[in-house]
Amino acid sequence: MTDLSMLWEVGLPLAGTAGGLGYAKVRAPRVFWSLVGLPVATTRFAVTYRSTMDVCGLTVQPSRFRAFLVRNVARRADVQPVPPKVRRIRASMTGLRITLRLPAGLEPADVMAASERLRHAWGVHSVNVVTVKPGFVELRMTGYDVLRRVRMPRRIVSGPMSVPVALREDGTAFVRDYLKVPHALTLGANQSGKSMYQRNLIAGLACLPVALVGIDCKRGVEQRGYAPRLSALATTPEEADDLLDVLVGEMEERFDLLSAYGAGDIWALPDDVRPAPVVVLVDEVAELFLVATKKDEERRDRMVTQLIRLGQMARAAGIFLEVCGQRFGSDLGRGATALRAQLTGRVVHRVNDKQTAEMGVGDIAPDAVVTVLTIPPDRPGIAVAGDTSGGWSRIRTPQLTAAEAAAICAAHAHLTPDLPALTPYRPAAPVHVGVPAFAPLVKPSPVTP
Ligand SMILES: Nc1ncnc2c1ncn2[C@@H]1O[C@H](COP(=O)(O)OP(=O)(O)OP(=O)(O)O)[C@@H](O)[C@H]1O
Repeated sequence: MTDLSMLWEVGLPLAGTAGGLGYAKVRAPRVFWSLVGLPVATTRFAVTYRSTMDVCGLTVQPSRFRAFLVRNVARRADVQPVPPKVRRIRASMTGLRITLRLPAGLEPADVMAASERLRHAWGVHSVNVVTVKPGFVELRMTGYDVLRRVRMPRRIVSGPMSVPVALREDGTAFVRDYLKVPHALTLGANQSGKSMYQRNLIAGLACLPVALVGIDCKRGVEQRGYAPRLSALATTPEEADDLLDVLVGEMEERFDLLSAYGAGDIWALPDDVRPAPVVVLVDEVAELFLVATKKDEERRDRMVTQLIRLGQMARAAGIFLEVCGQRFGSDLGRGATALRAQLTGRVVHRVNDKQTAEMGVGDIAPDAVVTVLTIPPDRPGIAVAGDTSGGWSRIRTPQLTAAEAAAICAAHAHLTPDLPALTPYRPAAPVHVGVPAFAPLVKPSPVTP
């Protein structure tokens, strides 16, 4: 009887705690990680560090001086191989970050190659290896799948032209920094999460003092909601053609200004004369390439030439391209690959075929092609982001509805810079704002060129 009541008194709370932890592991992985995962992983790391590095081939023979000290000062006969020195351990709500000083003979690529083995050895969800400075690498471990339910980190490095758009799988923010990577291409099949990515980007850009120019030849269905914050919007190939001419004209005027001040780019100009940076958002780029008649073909060639010119030169003038589409290859037409080469930032969501994955990341990070092809269809929003540095990572955007993005744009309408060249292309506000969803939609008034 006593045994039974003991079992009841001890067993019940234990079962409750185990059940609670099991629930937390699935429903609140951050809490589970902080309470259980972190102490376990830290202890495992501390206890097994040397042996793990040894079996993973991440140790080197000690220097002769060190071997001499071990034998003659420490009086030990066996001279052990040396692992990288642990310089810093930082815990976070998503994982652990460990800075290692590499001994002579090891390079970051050795640690990167062993990341999968380290992940299994320490029982964490992922291990990403990042070079922080010559001779130092950071092991970024995550305790759970942070891309399952995206929560952006609280502290994010900011800059005059940087927008945190998504979460990387190592728990850090993926920041779109236009000063580092001026032009970018976003690719993805239907329902892969391109619009969600664009929404997060526009919502971030809306809060910066930049001019936003939309080119959405699907009659503006994606971008008209952002009208209050757009300096210009083109919703047909004809309007896009005019608008691109205006943007190239604006770029040339800015070059005259730079030349007058002897400045290399607009950031080197005095504050009072610096023109506002412009981000050109092209939605569904294939629409610009479609041709039905000879006249369309001429217009297409002109538009592509203007886009290539912007891609080649507009960075210094503070004009940046953000192009989005389902595919972007030579099959679109003349100039497509030349334009793609200018768009060095790449974000590739799930695609339908290997060829599209290669179009997206094959030229900048060939080893990322396989990762693009393994993005599961039931995980929209997951993408591979890379740039010409060869570095890439899996990312996922936080969820943001079109209404929320539109509300952010409306709230920041006062930040829309006054660019006289673009004034004739300012879009009319969408008619459905503030109107119940069941109200019949009135055709919006056309953009006055
Ligand atoms: N990061 C994300 N997290 C969760 N759900 C997402 C994410 N991104 C997209 N989705 C969901 O996936 C679906 C498709 O997303 P989205 O409209 O952005 O795709 P798309 O590539 O623009 O599609 P289409 O080309 O057909 O317009 C939507 O229901 C959206 O809510």
